[in-house]
Amino acid sequence: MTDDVDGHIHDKFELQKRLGKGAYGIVWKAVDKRTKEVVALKKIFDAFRNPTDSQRTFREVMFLQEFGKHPNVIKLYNIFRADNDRDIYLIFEYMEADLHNVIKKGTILKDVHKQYIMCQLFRAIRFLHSGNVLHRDLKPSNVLLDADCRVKLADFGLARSLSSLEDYPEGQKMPELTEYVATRWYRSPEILLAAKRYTKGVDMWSLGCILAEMLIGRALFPGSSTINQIERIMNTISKPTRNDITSIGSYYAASVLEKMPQRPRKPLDLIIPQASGSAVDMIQRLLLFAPQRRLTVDQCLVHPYVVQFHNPSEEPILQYEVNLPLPDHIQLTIDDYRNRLYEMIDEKKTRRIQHDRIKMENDRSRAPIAQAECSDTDYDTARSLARATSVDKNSSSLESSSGTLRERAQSADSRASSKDSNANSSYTKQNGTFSNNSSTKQRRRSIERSRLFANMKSSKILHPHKLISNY
Ligand SMILES: Nc1ncnc2c1ncn2[C@@H]1O[C@H](COP(=O)(O)OP(=O)(O)OP(=O)(O)O)[C@@H](O)[C@H]1O
Repeated sequence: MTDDVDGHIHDKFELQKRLGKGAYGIVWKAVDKRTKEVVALKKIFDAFRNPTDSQRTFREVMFLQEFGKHPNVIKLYNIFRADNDRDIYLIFEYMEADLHNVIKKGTILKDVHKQYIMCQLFRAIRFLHSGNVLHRDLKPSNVLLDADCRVKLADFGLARSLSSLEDYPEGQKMPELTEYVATRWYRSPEILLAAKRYTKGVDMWSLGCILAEMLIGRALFPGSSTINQIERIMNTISKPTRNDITSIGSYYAASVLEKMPQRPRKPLDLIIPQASGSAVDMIQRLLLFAPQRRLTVDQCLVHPYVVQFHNPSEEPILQYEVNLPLPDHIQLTIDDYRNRLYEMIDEKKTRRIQHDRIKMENDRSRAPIAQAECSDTDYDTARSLARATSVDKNSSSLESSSGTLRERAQSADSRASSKDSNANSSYTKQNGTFSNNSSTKQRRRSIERSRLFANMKSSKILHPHKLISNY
């Protein structure tokens, strides 16, 4: 991996500092020289090294485009080709920190932050799962945070549409399972035990591990090998029944688990003695051996641990299944993926040129102030689109979810006193906006809510920027 960045990227962006390095690329904080906006620039190295990496790059971009509409998913602003046709550059909205680093600092997150982070993660995963897509690589370093404790989920390189997994011919092992490279510590038992199929439960497991990590300040199951990972899990979670074990559809599960050395159990409430009952309860219900018995994301959102932040109008879903524009259950050639991505970049450029032309024509008849507000990069377009997604006066919008924690607290307080605030928003493909379908689902109110917001008035959360300035 080299830190070098192509000249045409240097022409557009001023690189300020390296933010992180993952298995596939390096991420920098950068400034768009034209708009002066701070962005995150990710260079994916050898994005098209082989068909598997090419498919991963393709999926990452496609899923980001689809899910970036959600306020808790990172927005991909732009894509650039590299001169060598092997790397690729992605331009994202910038976030101040990732959860892994925040947890490592130890004292930044208070209980209310942890609850708010989990609630936002559930919202993001609800959105993905409603489109029948699994993230498959949920871990603290893929959870980005800003100073207001807002969460944006990142890294969609391993995301998969469930229907494409279901399409795989019966009796044949899905290639993805052998290529599954998600970080071991957050992998569910069915993945570790090589189940033939898996479900949304894999993400729910990882969410349980993330919550536990926030509470104890270190990874819950830091396994050193697959077997060690399974051992650590089995020593802590509730003992699965025989049915639970057979339900995951793994040839090896029963024999691996039987041969496992018997060690003294260390249950969750001993590992996290300082956590509240509702936090431990949520982890216990997420870290169940049988995926079908784990909490679903909808159940999580009304769980006592996060219910004070639950607000159906800020929890949109997709009304359609997300499928990629290329068949996902067959691996195509490197060129298929690269060409499709390049076509997309070219389409974006064409759209930008058309946008410029329309703008120039409109400018002739516009007042100077309107001209000043009109911008022409995809980045600006993406931002103004997000603004334009505001919907009718009763429903949620992308913008409405971006208030500070203080605003959220205030609006939640006022909503709590309003009887008809139980709308359920969804995203429709036709008009590309979030809308209220006025589901009559009763909004849960908790006695904790008023106490929580009363406490918040005297806590650091009223100065949310402090969250990261300590960091
Ligand atoms: N938009 C962003 N704003 C700020 N920091 C970011 C952003 N995106 C990524 N990062 C930082 O860069 C790190 C690596 O990013 P990312 O997970 O996308 O890379 P990757 O190579 O796909 O990683 P992995 O090895 O986890 O698959 C993140 O953990 C985070 O610290």
